[in-house]
Amino acid sequence: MVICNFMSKRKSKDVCLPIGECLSKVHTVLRQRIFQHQGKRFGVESQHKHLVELLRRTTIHGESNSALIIGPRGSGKSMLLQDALEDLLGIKQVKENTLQVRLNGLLQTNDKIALKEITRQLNLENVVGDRVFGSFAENLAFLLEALKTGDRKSSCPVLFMLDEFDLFAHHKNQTLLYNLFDISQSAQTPIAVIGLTCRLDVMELLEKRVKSRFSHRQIHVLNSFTFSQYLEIFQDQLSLPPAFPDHRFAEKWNENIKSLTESKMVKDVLQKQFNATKDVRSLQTLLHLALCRVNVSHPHLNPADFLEAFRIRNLDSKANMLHGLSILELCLIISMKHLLDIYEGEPFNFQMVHNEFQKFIQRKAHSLYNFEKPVVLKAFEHLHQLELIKPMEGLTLRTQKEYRLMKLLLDSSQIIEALQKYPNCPTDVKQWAMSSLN
Ligand SMILES: Nc1ncnc2c1ncn2[C@@H]1O[C@H](COP(=O)(O)OP(=O)(O)OP(=O)(O)O)[C@@H](O)[C@H]1O
Repeated sequence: MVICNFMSKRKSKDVCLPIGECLSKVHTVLRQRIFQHQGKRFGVESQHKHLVELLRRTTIHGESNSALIIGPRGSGKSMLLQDALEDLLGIKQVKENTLQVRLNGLLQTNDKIALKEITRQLNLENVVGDRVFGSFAENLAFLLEALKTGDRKSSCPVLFMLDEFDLFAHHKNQTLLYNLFDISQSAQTPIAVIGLTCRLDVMELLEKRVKSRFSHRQIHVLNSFTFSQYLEIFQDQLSLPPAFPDHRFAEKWNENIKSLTESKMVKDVLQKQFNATKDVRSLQTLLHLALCRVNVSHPHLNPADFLEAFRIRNLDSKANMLHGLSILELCLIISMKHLLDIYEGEPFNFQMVHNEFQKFIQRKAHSLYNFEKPVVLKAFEHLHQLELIKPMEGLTLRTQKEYRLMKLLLDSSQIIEALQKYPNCPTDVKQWAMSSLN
């Protein structure tokens, strides 16, 4: 028996899959991790403990509770809740007894829809039937009553999870929130109301009577990683698990990931990303872009993949748009750039841009760019449509088009960079753009 076990272990370790199959498994495993919260959690242990304890009190001891998980986008609020639930659902009593209701402020846009959804998720559509209720509270109380299996102690605990919690505060009279918090305060069915939000000022949104029924428990998640933790997350997200079928491939892959973590080029890219934003979701997007470059002819990630991923992620869409402009439009942009240099960033109008452009044409003494004024105005309006320029706020629309003050939404480095890449850009236009003027 022991020998048999040993043999089967060896066998599973020695599986050698064709490279194509291995890579398709790599993509599956890593994408699942990236998109379905299947990685390790970092830096939120105390919050995790707090939440598990809170939910345990409801699910095991029948105590009602309410709490808010607050943190910026992508900071792991959903992950925290999901992990805490998974921990608790490992307990048999909780798994068999607890009911979950998940609502999202983006989907349940008013309390009527929310109540319908609660009824659906609690499988109480048949119980409610065609019954007509006098008020929202009566309806919700009826739903919770229906869950009681006898005396109060044996009621099923219900976990209400409200994603985008702040949006529920915009519902008329905050009836849903009021009733949920009200039940969580009284000795009725044990419920836990957990709200997830990225608004730090969420408490300000609650009406007085709702606020007074909330427990004021707040769990904050902030992306307060150090760079070395960030590198750890990088390595963790990309490493293959021990259960990967082709053990030898997984070992090689993981060794490569480890060496990437130490590579200067990768570290530089990650440092730039870290400086811009520490949130794990942005890191995951970067990793996913790099991962997309892995294929049979390029089976292992290399530092250049991350460089390219970073470049794609940070593509300047405005500068990109410049490549598609006509020469006339490009000339207008250059005129604006010069005007900005002359008047130190002051706004300009079409007439000024046109004059600047005329000066260039006269200097060059050729008619190649000699367009009629209405044509130039059309080009100017097109730049406005593309949002490369923007009218100054607070000005009335009554001002004549040619004299309306505008702002340029590009800086000179973007213009110069775009000019370098502009296909077949005439040399005199380029020189004109570079000249620091007049
Ligand atoms: N501390 C962390 N450790 C490991 N992974 C994390 C951490 N924080 C976030 N993540 C990962 O980042 C991704 C986004 O997290 P999550 O969806 O939980 O964020 P969220 O705060 O709920 O975002 P939103 O406000 O948009 O709903 C998930 O894949 C999650 O696994």
